[in-house]
Amino acid sequence: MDIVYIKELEIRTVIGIYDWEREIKQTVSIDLDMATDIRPAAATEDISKTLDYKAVSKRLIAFVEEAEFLLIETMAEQMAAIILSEFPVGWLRLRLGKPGAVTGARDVGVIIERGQQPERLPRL
Ligand SMILES: Nc1nc2c(c(=O)[nH]1)N=C([C@H](O)[C@@H](O)CO)CN2
Repeated sequence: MDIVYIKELEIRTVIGIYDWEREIKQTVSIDLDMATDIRPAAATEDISKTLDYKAVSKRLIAFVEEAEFLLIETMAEQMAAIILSEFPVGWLRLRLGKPGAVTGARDVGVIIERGQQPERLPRL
């Protein structure tokens, strides 16, 4: 299985359950591991034959900047659904953090895995 990844993508958005959180924008931080086959692109150096991490990042930025979720769970689930339905990704692991949300903790958040992980074939 090959992975295309995005690390510590930071986006400002309205997120949170408390009244004061509905009035401001906070930063969420995203790590994403996406299973895809990189071999066709490696053989041809053709960006159209792989998963374009810039295109994924731009799509997530556009979605999250406009969103106003209460829970990070909902945001994570919807981001995963977008990636799996709009990009050539069969499986993903998504970490969605809300740094600074808890005093004393550098970061808090959720990690989800969605989709079908490709089978690892035994080496002969
Ligand atoms: N599992 C979660 N716990 C909490 C969330 C959340 O989205 N998922 N949100 C909050 C508050 O919005 C908090 O971030 C404010 O500091 C609390 N717990």
